Amino acid sequence: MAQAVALLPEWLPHQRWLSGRLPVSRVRVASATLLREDEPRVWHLLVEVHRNDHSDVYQVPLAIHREFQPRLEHVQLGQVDAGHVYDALHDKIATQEILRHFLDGGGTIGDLTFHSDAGADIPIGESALAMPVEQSNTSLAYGDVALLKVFRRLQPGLNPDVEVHAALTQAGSGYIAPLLGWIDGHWTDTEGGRQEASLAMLQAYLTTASDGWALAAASVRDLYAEGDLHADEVGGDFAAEAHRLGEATAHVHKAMAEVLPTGSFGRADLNAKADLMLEQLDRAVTVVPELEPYLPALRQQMDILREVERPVFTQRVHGDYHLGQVLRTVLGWKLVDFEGEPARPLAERTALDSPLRDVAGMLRSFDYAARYLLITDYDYDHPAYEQISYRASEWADRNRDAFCAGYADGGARDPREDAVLLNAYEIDKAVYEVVYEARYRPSWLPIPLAAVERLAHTISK
Ligand SMILES: Nc1ncnc2c1ncn2[C@@H]1O[C@H](COP(=O)(O)OP(=O)(O)O)[C@@H](O)[C@H]1O
Ligand SMILES: O=P(O)(O)O[C@H]1O[C@H](CO)[C@@H](O[C@H]2O[C@H](CO)[C@@H](O)[C@H](O)[C@H]2O)[C@H](O)[C@H]1O
Repeated sequence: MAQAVALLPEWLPHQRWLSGRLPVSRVRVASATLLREDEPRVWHLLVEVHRNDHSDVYQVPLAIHREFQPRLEHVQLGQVDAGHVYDALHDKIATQEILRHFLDGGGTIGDLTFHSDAGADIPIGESALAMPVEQSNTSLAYGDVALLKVFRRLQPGLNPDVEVHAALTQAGSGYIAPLLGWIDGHWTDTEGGRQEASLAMLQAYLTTASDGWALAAASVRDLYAEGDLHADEVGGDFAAEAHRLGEATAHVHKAMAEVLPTGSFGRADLNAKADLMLEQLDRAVTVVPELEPYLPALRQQMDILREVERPVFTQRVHGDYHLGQVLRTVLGWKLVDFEGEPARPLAERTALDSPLRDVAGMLRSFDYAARYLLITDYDYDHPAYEQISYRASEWADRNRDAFCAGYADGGARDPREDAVLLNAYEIDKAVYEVVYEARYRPSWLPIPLAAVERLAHTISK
């Protein structure tokens, strides 16, 4: 096993889920559980990954096969005396083994504890396919029955995705994929202390689902193809879906407010919120200096928060709400991924906040959907650029409005009535996006940067 661990410093930086791009200086095994003794051997590892002056704990299950496995070549770490080492989450024997431990309500093996509802539909024997787009985690689809989301970077504590799914499943919400089970684990930190965290979440697989991003993108493609028609005139108009999505969002917010804690922001909290946003802005400028020219106007927008009059209602929120986090099924829209923004600390991700934070996230996403094709498919000097850019703004405005109207029809306050707060949350999200794009997708950076420029001057004092 030590030889397999020695392969990690070279392999880890190539994984999409490893946050940041710093080289790995050292890897320490914080927990090792032998999940399967037979061939192939499956080790479940929690490793402390050191880079520069900080370290994070990551979950890295490994499968060691005596023989080379051509179908796993793309997820091979290398070769050691015991055989060939692969990322176990792409190995069907290993993933079947993981699922087996959920049977009969779960149980403990080594440092891992499996939990499941006695009556849960666990598709034992079904092979798993890793979802094609790996983001911060690795999700495994077992047939079209269950989805196991394996959290890669661990922060001690209950993962909000598990917590919120458990609460909404118990409340019988029809707008999420019900929770079937979860895995907890523990490890030893550098000082010898015991740490615990959620390792994975098993939930119902939503069949017939298309994600909101793909659906919105298809609508925008239609619009671009018809450069002289308005967004409401093209066949693929998205406004009715945006409206339904607004309604679904309001229903989920109401359910969360019923079964999870709520509160309110008074004067002091709004000041603290403004301070936090300003701190994040200052940190963002050090990563993306292009933000510099907008700083004075942005700071002014954040400061307006201090003048918001009435107490602001707060509750648990989604925290990283965008079109890629909503799935359209034949039974309507479903919300996924209640983990919050992966780069933020757990305490911030579980803190009570205004539901407008999620509304702002989705409004930003309509802007992204409207514009990303302009970035990927057109040059600035393309003859149709100006015209299409104008149409893109119309599409974004139309769908942002439809979403807000749907949100109000879902029984919540119309977000447009809280323009000052909403604008501050949109700025905060756009600043987060600027950093996210600079790190992971630099060619998309112009989308949130243009939004920052617009939003900086939306509300005047
Ligand atoms: N219950 C589900 N059924 C079917 N597909 C799902 C389900 N949950 C998530 N997905 C799909 O998997 C993708 C990744 O899931 P998500 O929870 O957002 O993981 P990550 O945090 O790694 O982005 C989603 O965009 C969605 O397309
Ligand atoms: O889905 P994740 O939890 O990993 O969220 C992260 O990645 C998202 C990108 O996929 C990022 O979202 C940004 O890009 C989206 C289009 O790809 C767009 O719809 C969103 O509005 C935009 O914020 C998200 O911010 C990040 O946390």
